[in-house]
Amino acid sequence: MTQPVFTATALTKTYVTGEVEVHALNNVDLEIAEREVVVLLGPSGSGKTTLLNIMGGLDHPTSGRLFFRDLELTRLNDRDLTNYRRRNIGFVFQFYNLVPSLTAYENVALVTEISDRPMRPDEALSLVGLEARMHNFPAQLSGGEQQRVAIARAIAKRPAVLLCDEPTGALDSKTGIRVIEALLGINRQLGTTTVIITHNASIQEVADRVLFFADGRISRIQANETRREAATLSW
Ligand SMILES: Nc1ncnc2c1ncn2[C@@H]1O[C@H](COP(=O)(O)OP(=O)(O)OP(=O)(O)O)[C@@H](O)[C@H]1O
Repeated sequence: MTQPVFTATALTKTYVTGEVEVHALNNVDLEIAEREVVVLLGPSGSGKTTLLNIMGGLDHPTSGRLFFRDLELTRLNDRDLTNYRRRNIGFVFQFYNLVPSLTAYENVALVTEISDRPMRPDEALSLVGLEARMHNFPAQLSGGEQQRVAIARAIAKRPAVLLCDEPTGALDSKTGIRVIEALLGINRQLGTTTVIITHNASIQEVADRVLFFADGRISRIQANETRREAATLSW
Protein backbone atom coordinates (compact mmCIF):
# COMPACT_ATOMS: atom_id res chain seq x y z
CA MET A 1 0.00 0.00 0.00
CA THR A 2 1.26 3.49 -0.79
CA GLN A 3 1.90 5.97 1.97
CA PRO A 4 -1.24 7.88 3.00
CA VAL A 5 -1.47 11.61 2.29
CA PHE A 6 -2.67 12.24 5.84
CA THR A 7 -2.18 10.14 8.96
CA ALA A 8 -3.79 11.38 12.17
CA THR A 9 -3.32 9.75 15.55
CA ALA A 10 -5.38 10.71 18.62
CA LEU A 11 -5.97 14.14 17.10
CA THR A 12 -7.72 16.34 19.65
CA LYS A 13 -8.80 19.96 19.66
CA THR A 14 -10.28 21.42 22.81
CA TYR A 15 -11.61 24.96 23.08
CA VAL A 16 -11.83 26.48 26.52
CA THR A 17 -14.18 29.44 26.91
CA GLY A 18 -14.44 30.52 30.54
CA GLU A 19 -15.39 27.37 32.44
CA VAL A 20 -16.70 25.53 29.41
CA GLU A 21 -14.57 23.03 27.50
CA VAL A 22 -15.64 22.02 24.00
CA HIS A 23 -14.03 18.93 22.50
CA ALA A 24 -14.24 19.95 18.86
CA LEU A 25 -12.11 16.90 17.95
CA ASN A 26 -11.82 14.03 20.36
CA ASN A 27 -9.05 11.46 19.74
CA VAL A 28 -9.47 11.11 16.01
CA ASP A 29 -7.44 8.43 14.20
CA LEU A 30 -7.55 8.61 10.44
CA GLU A 31 -5.71 7.86 7.22
CA ILE A 32 -6.50 9.44 3.86
CA ALA A 33 -5.00 7.84 0.76
CA GLU A 34 -3.45 9.52 -2.28
CA ARG A 35 -6.10 10.39 -4.92
CA GLU A 36 -8.94 9.56 -2.56
CA VAL A 37 -12.24 11.48 -2.59
CA VAL A 38 -13.51 11.68 1.00
CA VAL A 39 -16.81 13.22 2.10
CA LEU A 40 -17.26 14.41 5.71
CA LEU A 41 -20.87 14.30 6.91
CA GLY A 42 -22.33 15.10 10.30
CA PRO A 43 -24.39 17.54 12.30
CA SER A 44 -23.42 21.12 12.85
CA GLY A 45 -20.68 21.42 15.48
CA SER A 46 -19.48 17.82 15.14
CA GLY A 47 -15.89 18.78 14.26
CA LYS A 48 -15.69 18.63 10.46
CA THR A 49 -14.36 22.14 9.89
CA THR A 50 -11.96 21.80 12.81
CA LEU A 51 -10.40 18.71 11.17
CA LEU A 52 -10.27 20.38 7.75
CA ASN A 53 -8.58 23.47 9.17
CA ILE A 54 -5.96 21.42 11.00
CA MET A 55 -5.23 19.33 7.86
CA GLY A 56 -4.92 22.56 5.89
CA GLY A 57 -2.44 24.07 8.33
CA LEU A 58 -4.84 26.83 9.37
CA ASP A 59 -5.05 25.66 12.97
CA HIS A 60 -3.11 23.62 15.55
CA PRO A 61 -4.58 20.65 17.45
CA THR A 62 -4.40 20.61 21.24
CA SER A 63 -2.81 17.13 21.20
CA GLY A 64 -2.23 14.18 18.94
CA ARG A 65 -0.14 13.88 15.79
CA LEU A 66 -0.80 14.62 12.15
CA PHE A 67 1.42 13.75 9.20
CA PHE A 68 1.21 14.97 5.61
CA ARG A 69 3.06 12.13 3.83
CA ASP A 70 6.22 11.99 5.98
CA LEU A 71 6.07 15.60 7.16
CA GLU A 72 4.80 15.89 10.73
CA LEU A 73 2.52 18.96 10.68
CA THR A 74 2.11 18.87 14.44
CA ARG A 75 5.81 19.75 14.84
CA LEU A 76 5.81 22.75 12.50
CA ASN A 77 5.86 26.38 13.58
CA ASP A 78 3.47 28.87 11.98
CA ARG A 79 5.91 29.91 9.25
CA ASP A 80 6.60 26.34 8.14
CA LEU A 81 2.90 25.55 8.33
CA THR A 82 2.22 28.51 6.01
CA ASN A 83 4.81 27.18 3.54
CA TYR A 84 3.27 23.73 3.73
CA ARG A 85 -0.16 25.21 3.01
CA ARG A 86 1.02 27.39 0.11
CA ARG A 87 2.77 24.50 -1.56
CA ASN A 88 0.34 21.65 -1.02
CA ILE A 89 -3.19 22.75 -0.21
CA GLY A 90 -6.00 24.30 -2.22
CA PHE A 91 -9.10 25.55 -0.38
CA VAL A 92 -12.65 25.93 -1.64
CA PHE A 93 -15.18 27.55 0.69
CA GLN A 94 -18.94 28.03 0.57
CA PHE A 95 -18.53 31.65 -0.51
CA TYR A 96 -16.24 32.10 -3.46
CA ASN A 97 -14.25 35.16 -2.34
CA LEU A 98 -13.47 36.30 -5.89
CA VAL A 99 -12.18 39.83 -6.49
CA PRO A 100 -15.16 41.58 -8.16
CA SER A 101 -13.06 44.03 -10.21
CA LEU A 102 -11.02 41.24 -11.84
CA THR A 103 -12.09 38.84 -14.61
CA ALA A 104 -12.22 35.07 -14.04
CA TYR A 105 -8.82 34.82 -15.77
CA GLU A 106 -7.32 37.55 -13.59
CA ASN A 107 -8.71 36.03 -10.40
CA VAL A 108 -6.92 32.77 -11.20
CA ALA A 109 -3.77 34.62 -12.34
CA LEU A 110 -3.47 36.20 -8.86
CA VAL A 111 -2.52 32.76 -7.57
CA THR A 112 -0.48 31.53 -10.51
CA GLU A 113 1.79 34.58 -10.24
CA ILE A 114 2.95 33.51 -6.79
CA SER A 115 3.25 29.73 -7.30
CA ASP A 116 6.27 27.58 -8.21
CA ARG A 117 4.99 25.58 -11.18
CA PRO A 118 1.44 26.68 -11.82
CA MET A 119 -0.74 25.83 -14.77
CA ARG A 120 -1.86 28.72 -16.99
CA PRO A 121 -5.08 30.42 -15.84
CA ASP A 122 -6.84 29.40 -19.08
CA GLU A 123 -5.76 25.77 -18.51
CA ALA A 124 -7.16 25.82 -14.96
CA LEU A 125 -10.41 27.42 -16.16
CA SER A 126 -10.82 24.86 -18.93
CA LEU A 127 -10.51 22.04 -16.35
CA VAL A 128 -13.70 23.39 -14.74
CA GLY A 129 -15.41 23.98 -18.11
CA LEU A 130 -15.17 27.77 -18.08
CA GLU A 131 -12.70 28.51 -20.87
CA ALA A 132 -15.41 30.40 -22.79
CA ARG A 133 -16.14 32.66 -19.82
CA MET A 134 -12.63 33.58 -18.76
CA HIS A 135 -12.97 37.27 -19.63
CA ASN A 136 -16.19 37.68 -17.65
CA PHE A 137 -16.29 39.44 -14.30
CA PRO A 138 -17.75 37.57 -11.28
CA ALA A 139 -21.00 39.59 -11.46
CA GLN A 140 -21.53 38.26 -15.00
CA LEU A 141 -21.33 34.64 -13.79
CA SER A 142 -23.85 32.48 -11.93
CA GLY A 143 -23.11 31.32 -8.38
CA GLY A 144 -22.07 27.89 -9.64
CA GLU A 145 -19.79 29.41 -12.29
CA GLN A 146 -18.20 31.67 -9.68
CA GLN A 147 -17.57 28.63 -7.50
CA ARG A 148 -15.92 26.90 -10.49
CA VAL A 149 -13.64 29.94 -10.90
CA ALA A 150 -12.78 29.57 -7.20
CA ILE A 151 -11.98 25.89 -7.82
CA ALA A 152 -9.79 26.82 -10.83
CA ARG A 153 -7.99 29.31 -8.60
CA ALA A 154 -7.48 26.66 -5.91
CA ILE A 155 -6.06 24.02 -8.27
CA ALA A 156 -3.96 26.25 -10.54
CA LYS A 157 -0.94 25.79 -8.28
CA ARG A 158 -1.34 21.99 -8.65
CA PRO A 159 -1.88 21.28 -4.95
CA ALA A 160 -1.65 17.69 -3.72
CA VAL A 161 -4.84 18.18 -1.73
CA LEU A 162 -8.07 20.12 -2.22
CA LEU A 163 -10.02 20.87 0.96
CA CYS A 164 -13.62 21.95 0.36
CA ASP A 165 -15.88 23.30 3.12
CA GLU A 166 -19.52 23.26 1.96
CA PRO A 167 -18.64 23.97 -1.69
CA THR A 168 -22.26 23.62 -2.82
CA GLY A 169 -23.83 25.15 0.30
CA ALA A 170 -24.94 28.32 -1.47
CA LEU A 171 -26.03 26.67 -4.73
CA ASP A 172 -29.17 25.11 -6.13
CA SER A 173 -29.14 21.47 -7.14
CA LYS A 174 -28.28 21.89 -10.84
CA THR A 175 -25.34 24.26 -10.33
CA GLY A 176 -24.21 22.34 -7.25
CA ILE A 177 -23.96 19.18 -9.32
CA ARG A 178 -21.80 20.99 -11.91
CA VAL A 179 -19.48 22.04 -9.07
CA ILE A 180 -19.18 18.46 -7.81
CA GLU A 181 -18.54 17.32 -11.41
CA ALA A 182 -15.72 19.87 -11.64
CA LEU A 183 -14.17 18.59 -8.38
CA LEU A 184 -14.35 14.95 -9.54
CA GLY A 185 -12.94 15.84 -12.95
CA ILE A 186 -9.92 17.43 -11.30
CA ASN A 187 -9.45 14.42 -9.04
CA ARG A 188 -9.49 12.16 -12.13
CA GLN A 189 -7.23 14.28 -14.29
CA LEU A 190 -4.72 15.60 -11.75
CA GLY A 191 -4.97 12.96 -9.01
CA THR A 192 -5.72 15.63 -6.41
CA THR A 193 -6.76 14.12 -3.08
CA THR A 194 -10.12 15.75 -2.32
CA VAL A 195 -11.91 16.22 1.00
CA ILE A 196 -15.44 17.63 0.88
CA ILE A 197 -17.48 18.77 3.90
CA THR A 198 -21.18 18.84 3.17
CA HIS A 199 -24.57 18.81 4.84
CA ASN A 200 -26.00 17.27 1.71
CA ALA A 201 -26.21 13.49 2.16
CA SER A 202 -26.72 12.93 -1.60
CA ILE A 203 -23.12 13.97 -2.25
CA GLN A 204 -21.77 11.03 -0.24
CA GLU A 205 -22.32 8.73 -3.22
CA VAL A 206 -19.55 10.33 -5.27
CA ALA A 207 -16.92 9.58 -2.59
CA ASP A 208 -14.53 6.68 -2.16
CA ARG A 209 -15.19 6.92 1.58
CA VAL A 210 -17.63 8.80 3.77
CA LEU A 211 -16.64 9.78 7.30
CA PHE A 212 -19.60 10.34 9.62
CA PHE A 213 -18.88 12.79 12.44
CA ALA A 214 -20.62 13.00 15.82
CA ASP A 215 -19.42 14.94 18.88
CA GLY A 216 -15.87 15.42 17.68
CA ARG A 217 -15.39 11.80 16.71
CA ILE A 218 -15.65 9.73 13.54
CA SER A 219 -18.60 7.54 14.44
CA ARG A 220 -18.64 5.48 11.24
CA ILE A 221 -16.70 5.09 8.00
CA GLN A 222 -18.46 3.94 4.87
CA ALA A 223 -16.43 2.73 1.89
CA ASN A 224 -18.28 2.99 -1.42
CA GLU A 225 -17.51 0.19 -3.86
CA THR A 226 -18.12 2.46 -6.80
CA ARG A 227 -18.20 6.21 -7.07
CA ARG A 228 -21.38 7.57 -8.53
CA GLU A 229 -21.05 10.06 -11.41
CA ALA A 230 -22.03 13.57 -10.29
CA ALA A 231 -24.33 14.02 -13.30
CA THR A 232 -26.63 11.25 -12.01
CA LEU A 233 -27.17 12.95 -8.62
CA SER A 234 -30.23 14.93 -7.69
CA TRP A 235 -31.38 16.65 -4.50
N1 LIG B 1 -12.77 29.29 17.88
C1 LIG B 1 -13.61 28.54 18.60
N2 LIG B 1 -13.80 28.78 19.91
C2 LIG B 1 -14.63 28.00 20.65
N3 LIG B 1 -15.31 26.94 20.16
C3 LIG B 1 -15.15 26.65 18.85
C4 LIG B 1 -14.30 27.43 18.00
N4 LIG B 1 -14.34 26.90 16.75
C5 LIG B 1 -15.18 25.84 16.81
N5 LIG B 1 -15.67 25.69 18.08
C6 LIG B 1 -16.59 24.63 18.53
O1 LIG B 1 -16.06 23.38 18.17
C7 LIG B 1 -17.11 22.48 17.79
C8 LIG B 1 -16.82 21.92 16.39
O2 LIG B 1 -16.96 22.95 15.42
P1 LIG B 1 -16.77 22.72 13.85
O3 LIG B 1 -16.85 24.05 13.21
O4 LIG B 1 -15.55 21.91 13.62
O5 LIG B 1 -18.05 21.84 13.50
P2 LIG B 1 -18.64 21.46 12.07
O6 LIG B 1 -18.95 20.00 12.14
O7 LIG B 1 -17.75 21.91 11.00
O8 LIG B 1 -20.00 22.30 12.07
P3 LIG B 1 -20.74 23.01 10.82
O9 LIG B 1 -21.28 21.89 10.01
O10 LIG B 1 -21.80 23.82 11.50
O11 LIG B 1 -19.74 23.86 10.10
C9 LIG B 1 -18.40 23.28 17.88
O12 LIG B 1 -19.01 22.98 19.12
C10 LIG B 1 -17.93 24.72 17.85
O13 LIG B 1 -18.81 25.56 18.53
